[in-house]
Order: sequence, then C-alpha cells, then structure tokens
Amino acid sequence: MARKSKSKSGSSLLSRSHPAPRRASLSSKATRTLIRSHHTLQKKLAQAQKAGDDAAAHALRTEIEKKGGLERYQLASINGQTPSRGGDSSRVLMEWLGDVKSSSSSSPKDAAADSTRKKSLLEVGCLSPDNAVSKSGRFEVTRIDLHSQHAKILEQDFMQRPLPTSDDERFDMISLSLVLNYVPDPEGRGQMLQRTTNFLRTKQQHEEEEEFFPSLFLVLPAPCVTNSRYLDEDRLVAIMQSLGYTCVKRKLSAKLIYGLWVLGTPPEEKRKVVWKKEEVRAGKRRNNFAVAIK
Ligand SMILES: C[S@@+](CC[C@H](N)C(=O)[O-])C[C@H]1O[C@@H](n2cnc3c(N)ncnc32)[C@H](O)[C@@H]1O
Repeated sequence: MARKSKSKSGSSLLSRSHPAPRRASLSSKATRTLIRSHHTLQKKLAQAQKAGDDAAAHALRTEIEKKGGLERYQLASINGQTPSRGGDSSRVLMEWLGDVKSSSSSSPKDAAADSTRKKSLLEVGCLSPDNAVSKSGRFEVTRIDLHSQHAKILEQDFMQRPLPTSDDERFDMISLSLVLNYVPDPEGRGQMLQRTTNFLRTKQQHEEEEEFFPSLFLVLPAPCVTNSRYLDEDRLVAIMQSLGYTCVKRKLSAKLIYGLWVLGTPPEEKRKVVWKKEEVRAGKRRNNFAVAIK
C-alpha cells in the first residue's frame, strides 16, 4: 500500500511499503561481479539512450531486470558493507567528526543553542537507516534512494528533488557515498556534483572556524581516482574547487577514497565552470571514469 511522507523541502513523496530486505548470501567475488556488471549495463543503457537506439535500450533494460535489477544490486552493496568486507563508509566520517565541537558561535547563548541543535544531513543513496552516521545521534538524517528498501528511506531521485528556496530547506551536510560512480556518464556526474551545492546551506562569516560544515562527504571506489585515464586527485580537487569546495579531510584505503569537502562562502561572481573529459594519464590498463561539466 502506498503512503505519503514529507521531505525536508516540504514536498510530498510517494513511499512504498517495505518488506525487510533479504540478505543475499553472496561471496565477495560474486558481489563484486554483480556490482560491476550492473554498472556496465547501466553505462551501455545510457549510451543507447543517448544514441536514440530504442531497441538496444529495451534489450539492456531486459538484461538488467533479468539479473535482478537495482534491488539485487543494492543487496550486493549491502553485502559489501558488512564489517568483514570493509564496512559502512560513514564510520570514517564519524571518526573525522569525533573530536569536533558542533559550533564556533561567538556568544555563549548562541553556542548553547547550537550545541543542542543537531546537524542536518541529506544521505543520498541510502541503503540502511542503521549506519554509523544515523546511530551517532548527532544528525537529523533525511535519507533518499532511487529504490527504497526501508520505510525511513524516501524513494527519490536526487536529480529530481525540488530545489530548496531558503537555508531552512538546505542541509549542513550531504553524504554521497558510492553514488557518483553509479551515475553512468561523465556529464551526469558533473551535474550531480553541481547540484549538491544547491542543497547545502550558506556558510556564515562567523563560522570560519567551524571547519567541517557545510560539507559534502564524497566516497568513490579508489580506482575511479587512482587508475582512471580521465581523473586523478589533482583534477578532482580542481573540479571541486571550481564548484566552491575545499577538501578538509581525505583518506585513501585499498578500495575506497573518502573526502570531506567544505563549501565556502559563495564567490562574488559565479565562476564559469567547464570540465571536459580529457586524458590525464595514459595506459592500457586504466579505467574510463570521468567527470565532465559543461
Ligand atoms: C552502491 S549503493 C551505495 C550505498 C551506500 N551509500 C554505501 O555507501 O554503501 C548506490 C546507491 O545509490 C543510489 N542512487 C544512485 N543514484 C541516485 C540518485 N540520483 N538519487 C538517489 N539515489 C541514487 C542507488 O539506488 C543505490 O542504492
């Protein structure tokens, strides 16, 4: 039975009834294969759609569904979050925030008020309401996903979420963990990164010392940055800086690259941001992950 839930922006969104997610008992190898194959098929589908090849797009949609579609992909991703397989990425965020005061308010009254106010977090691509960031109790979390597997997760495409009209509707932090690499084409990834800036509240002058907010927690598979023909860390930093972000925390593990990117006060004039898909390093064994902004 469908029922309605309210988003932070006040828009009503349809949410479905949610059976408890089935845990797939997949091996690590099967999990990786399934995730990779889903990404490849999504990329081919985006290419077919761009080329206007309806027959190929139909065949690819059928193949994606035959392999279990987004639901099975999500179950494989949940599998990858078990502690034995690297765990929940938001634990890294909580380690970073562990010793941070919630505010740098100048007056004792403001400080008292702010220390009781939870930070607001928009978690895009949320598979579970029980990850470290939710359990911390430090955030008021709004969770969204293309396919919700839990009543506390709104079924919503971030790219379609209504734009906020005031800071009350914006967030202190957005989490984009293993979501940007789900987007099948470079331009779509650029649009997603650009769009995050609209959903973060404005940094106030008196907050200069509040070093971790407003911010984007961005997590990508490490090879997207360490072994791509089109993206390395320098280029990622340059792209993010052109959007107004500064990296304040960064961690590279064997599998993932994590970053906390603070959005600064908006520049006087909006800078023109254009990033093409250009080779930054050659090599036959590299992948083609890229971010492009028109
Ligand atoms: C690999 S899972 C990542 C889950 C989790 N954040 C993590 O770090 O393990 C990617 C999720 O992002 C969701 N997703 C991708 N694009 C999205 C969008 N535009 N809006 C909302 N969710 C999206 C997918 O549905 C999928 O559940």
